[in-house]
Amino acid sequence: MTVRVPAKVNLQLSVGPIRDDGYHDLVNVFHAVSLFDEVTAEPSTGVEVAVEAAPGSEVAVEDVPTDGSNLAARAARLVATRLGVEPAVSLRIRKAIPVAGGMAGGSADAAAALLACARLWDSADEPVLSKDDLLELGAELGSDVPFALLGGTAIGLGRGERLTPALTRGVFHWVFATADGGLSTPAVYAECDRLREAHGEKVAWPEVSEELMTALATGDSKALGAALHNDLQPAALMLRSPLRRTLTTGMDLGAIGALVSGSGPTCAFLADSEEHAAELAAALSGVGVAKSVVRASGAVPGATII
Ligand SMILES: C[C@](O)(CO)[C@H](O)COP(=O)(O)OP(=O)(O)OC[C@H]1O[C@@H](n2ccc(N)nc2=O)[C@H](O)[C@@H]1O
Ligand SMILES: Nc1ncnc2c1ncn2[C@@H]1O[C@H](COP(=O)(O)OP(=O)(O)OP(=O)(O)O)[C@@H](O)[C@H]1O
Repeated sequence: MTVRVPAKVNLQLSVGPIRDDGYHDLVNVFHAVSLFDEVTAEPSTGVEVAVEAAPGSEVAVEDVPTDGSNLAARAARLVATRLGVEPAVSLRIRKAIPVAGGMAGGSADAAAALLACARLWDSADEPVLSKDDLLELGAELGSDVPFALLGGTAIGLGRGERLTPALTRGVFHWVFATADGGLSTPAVYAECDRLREAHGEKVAWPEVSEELMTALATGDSKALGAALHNDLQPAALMLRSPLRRTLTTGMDLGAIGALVSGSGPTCAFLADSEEHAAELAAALSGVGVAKSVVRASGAVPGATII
C-alpha cells in the first residue's frame, strides 16, 4: 500500500492570542503543492521505519528519526489502537519535502501512514474508519496533519485543524528556496510571542483576508502575491536572519509575491506562469541564497493511494 502526500505552503497565517493549552488560535490558509513524499506500508512483525531521499532531492533524511517517535510510526500505532489490531507494519518513507522546513513534511508522512495503515488493516468490504475518522486521528497527531489528508486549498481555524475548503480557480506556480538546517516550530511560535510582548503589541483575533479569498476565487496570481501574509515571518527572520536576503533576492528577480513558508526556513515565491517559475528558479539557483531551489504548482489533492 503506497500513499503519495503533498507539502503545504501557508497563504495566510494569522496568529491569534495564546490559549490555555499552549497553542495559538489561527486563521491558517493552507495550499497543497506538488512536492510529494511517499509512504509504503507492508505487513511486518512490529512497527519498522526506513527513510530515504526521493531521487534527485537533497532532503536531509539523516535528521528524520527512524524509531517510534517518527510521526508516521505514531500514526500507525494510533490506527492499530483504534482498530484493535497489532501495530505490525513496515513503513518506507521516500522524502522530497524538506525536513523541519515549514512545509509540513512530518505531518504529511503521518497523514500518509494513517491512510495506508487504515486501508491495510481495515475490512475491505466495509471500512470502519471513514475520512472524518482519519481527520480526527490526524488532529491528535498534529495541527497540520488533517490538511495533509484533505489537500487542495483550505481555511484552517482553531489550531489549524478545523478545515473548510476554499474556492479557487486555476493553477498557481511556485518556487521554493530551501535552507540548510531546519527551524523548530515551537521555537518560532515562542519567538513570535516574545517579539509581540517586547513591542507591547495587542494581539488581535485573526480574520480571514477577503483580498486573499477573492484572489483565489478569481485565479488572480498578482492579487494573490500581494495578499500573502505570515505572522510567523518576523520570528523566523529573527531566528534566521539570512532569510531576509533570500526573500528580497526573490522579489528583485521578479517574483510576484514572497514569504516564509509556515514556521520556515523554506521561502516561497509566487510566479505568474509556469515559464516565469522556470526563469525565476534558474535565476534564484544562480545567486546562492538557497540550499536548493524547487518548483511546484498548486493546488493538488491530499494523501492519495497510488
Ligand atoms: C506553523 C504551522 O506549520 C502552520 O501550518 C503549524 O501551525 C504548526 O503545525 P504542527 O507542526 O502540526 O504543530 P503541532 O505539532 O500541532 O504543534 C507543535 C507546537 O507548535 C506550536 N503551535 C502549533 C499550532 C498552533 N496553532 N499554535 C501553536 O502554538 C505549539 O508550541 C506546539 O507545541
Ligand atoms: N516522518 C517525519 N519526517 C520529518 N520529520 C519528522 C518525521 N517524524 C518526526 N519528525 C521530526 O519532526 C521534526 C519536524 O519535522 P517536519 O519536517 O514535520 O517540520 P516542518 O515541515 O517544519 O513542520 P510544520 O510545517 O508542520 O511546522 C523534525 O525535526 C524531526 O525530528
